[in-house]
Amino acid sequence: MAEEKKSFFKGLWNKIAGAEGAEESPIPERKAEMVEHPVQAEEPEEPKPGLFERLRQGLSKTRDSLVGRIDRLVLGKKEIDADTLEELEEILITADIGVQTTVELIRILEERLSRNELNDGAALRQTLKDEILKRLSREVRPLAVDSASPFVIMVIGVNGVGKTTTIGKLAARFSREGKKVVLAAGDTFRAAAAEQLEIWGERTGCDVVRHKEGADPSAVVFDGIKAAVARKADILIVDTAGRLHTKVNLMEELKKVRRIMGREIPGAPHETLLVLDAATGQNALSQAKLFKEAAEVTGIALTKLDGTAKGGIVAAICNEFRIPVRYIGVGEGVDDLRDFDPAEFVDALFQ
Ligand SMILES: Nc1nc2c(ncn2[C@@H]2O[C@H](COP(=O)(O)OP(=O)(O)OP(=O)(O)O)[C@@H](O)[C@H]2O)c(=O)[nH]1
Repeated sequence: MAEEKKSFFKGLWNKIAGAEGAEESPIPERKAEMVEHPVQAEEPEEPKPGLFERLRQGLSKTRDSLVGRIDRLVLGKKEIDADTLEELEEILITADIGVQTTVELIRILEERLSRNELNDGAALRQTLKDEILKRLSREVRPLAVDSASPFVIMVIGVNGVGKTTTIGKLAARFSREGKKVVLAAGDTFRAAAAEQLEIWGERTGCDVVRHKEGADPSAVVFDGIKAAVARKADILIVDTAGRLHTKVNLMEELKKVRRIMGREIPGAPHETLLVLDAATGQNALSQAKLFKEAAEVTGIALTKLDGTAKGGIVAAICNEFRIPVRYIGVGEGVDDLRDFDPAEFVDALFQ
């Protein structure tokens, strides 16, 4: 079993880290580029649906796959029996609530049933809602970005999960709050990554520190820190690679980047934010396990909750990892990165 687990993680690791055996590229000459972007005036906004309604719309697929099916199973039922719970178990598993969390929930419902406390479908629905909320609320802590200056956020995660977009959305939000933000393009492996960050810098009026493609990420981070300190920035957000072609282990690189940050600013990074794509379901859990072991993850941003039926994964992440979900992504728009509010989330699912 232990061997099986090891080889599973090794396989997953290889997938995440990219092909093994490629040559490590020499560290190119250090050449920092600091691109300054003036803060731009905000364009007048069109009337939009309320925030709660947008969250509801974003979660519509998960609501259908989870609560819609639960409702079809239990509502109107005058009596709950073991068969109902068995069917419910299947719904929870297929909605990506996770095996461990599903087992816990079903056990609680069985106990209530044996004590005659689950008289009908409505009672079961309410119990389930309360118990899911309890699990989502285990580790709720918004980011306290005012606790350091500059507050350093290191953003990690595999390619394509929405790291750069999340950084852009965070930069937009912090800038709107009147904070000075510097972005550091630490993903020097993927050519387009720095360009993408650059576009977000332009959009949000944040300065971007970048080097040439293939540069040493630690050098970018070093220059990012220097720039953030020199410009008295409130927040430095550092993008990192999600994949490498070198023999250098990705996790080792993340550790190295961390060390540089801690050496230059004691206590940094103040947040190591792991970005996970909700649409990958159980795979997001495997990534969380891996990164948690290697990178001292202190918070999670769960993206792409819109457009997926696998949103139940939030419950698995909150319940099985003691890492706070700080943000959820429910769309591509700049306002679609939300603070994770368990009560609002559960209401948006169950209403
Ligand atoms: N629908 C939706 N799309 C999102 C969300 N977050 C990110 N995306 C999209 O996901 C795609 C990938 O996002 P990126 O930010 O480029 O992902 P990344 O992790 O930085 O990827 P690399 O730069 O390749 O490492 C983009 O098309 C984003 O617009 C979200 O919450 N909802």
